[in-house]
Amino acid sequence: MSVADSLTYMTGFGNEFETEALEGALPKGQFSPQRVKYDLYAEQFSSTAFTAPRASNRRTWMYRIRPSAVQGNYQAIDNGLIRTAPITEAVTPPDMMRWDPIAIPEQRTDFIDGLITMAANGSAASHTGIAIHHYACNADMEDRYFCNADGELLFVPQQGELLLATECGKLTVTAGEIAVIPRGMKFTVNLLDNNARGYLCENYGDLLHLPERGPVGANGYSNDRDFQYPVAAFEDKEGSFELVTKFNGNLFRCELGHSPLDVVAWTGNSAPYKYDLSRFNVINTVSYDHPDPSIFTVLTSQSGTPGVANLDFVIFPPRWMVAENTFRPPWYHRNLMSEYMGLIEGVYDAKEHGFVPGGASLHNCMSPHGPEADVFEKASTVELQPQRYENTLAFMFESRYIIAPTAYALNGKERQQNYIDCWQSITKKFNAES
Ligand SMILES: O=C(O)Cc1cc(O)ccc1O
Ligand SMILES: [Fe+2]
Repeated sequence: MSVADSLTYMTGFGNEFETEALEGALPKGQFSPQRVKYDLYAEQFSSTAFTAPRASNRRTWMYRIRPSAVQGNYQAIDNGLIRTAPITEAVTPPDMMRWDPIAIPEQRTDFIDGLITMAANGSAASHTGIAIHHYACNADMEDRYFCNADGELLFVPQQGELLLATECGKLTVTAGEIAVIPRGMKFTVNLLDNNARGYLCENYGDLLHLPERGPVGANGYSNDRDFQYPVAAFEDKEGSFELVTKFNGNLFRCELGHSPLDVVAWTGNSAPYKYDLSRFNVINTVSYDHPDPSIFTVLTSQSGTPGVANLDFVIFPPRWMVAENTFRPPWYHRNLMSEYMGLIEGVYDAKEHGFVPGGASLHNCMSPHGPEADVFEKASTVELQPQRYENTLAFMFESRYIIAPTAYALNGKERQQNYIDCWQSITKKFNAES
């Protein structure tokens, strides 16, 4: 039986869960009794302000072998290629940009060492915006744990299955699935395949939640019941461990004499979760025209302005395309919102060449983009039949704030300096007589 098959989950987005790895470890009828069964320590983990409205409030009570405060002092360590907003090391050009995938490293590289920040916006210190990292690694995190105080982490694997062991329990995530780990939650990443590559979006802003459905009604898009949460699982391990914490843009390490994944029971609604993107209930036109890609939003982090996201996580999944008398690929466009895209599998309908699995593109605020020349030719002349888009999965991190690439993204070897050429052979077809 695979590790993925051996794990059990609780379901329902943002539910108030209760889970205990030892019978009776969860206090009944109160959160903080004078003494907790098994002599556990009670600790509240707050992912929103204490006073956040009930509907958006998220917190979890953990019952653990030691409180989290039992740790060493921090020392700063090298940030490697991890960067945090605001990005000030390079000027952000308005150019359309595209990147090849980052190669799987040859030397031993764990998940933390394999992180490369491509872009960021807003400000981690003021809890706005996002960072977009790519990861490529070939080793488990051995005797070290990670904790990110700067934001929640959205994992979008492209290759290789990950085992995320967290304070709340274990979950696996592989290509075609996503996982989210709350801000400040400690975890390790182990590889269930020889290596792994993917995308990691760090959300400094409001927590990700499910978008409204409007007139679509009570079902559809991403359904609450398909989000999976781990059950409590704890390590009672003493030894010499390291906790790496990202705080306000810098990495720090401290010593731990025990595993911090020592939560025997927990109750609450702030916990890691996973979602299989093939569960997304695609809703699209059955008449004409190409709707806005907001129909494909899986998760959204709101900004203070209604309908204008700090981050929308949008997918372009396998689906039927039936639009009549319609230019079916994405239209040519310019957008207030900035668009960072990645590809998990197959070919994306606007770009048949150069946008490859593990790669990425960035079309910032108002930067023009759309189908490459060949795609336009085909899509504007083909005889339209109902057609199934198969074996394809692209996604977009869309944000109201300009997405600033890092110096690595701008100057690194993965940057495709000739990306603009994909539109250069578009010809004038205008004929005033036709
Ligand atoms: O630019 C892109 O490829 C993403 C995108 C897809 C789409 O179907 C409509 C608009 C849009 O920005
Ligand atoms: Fe776009």
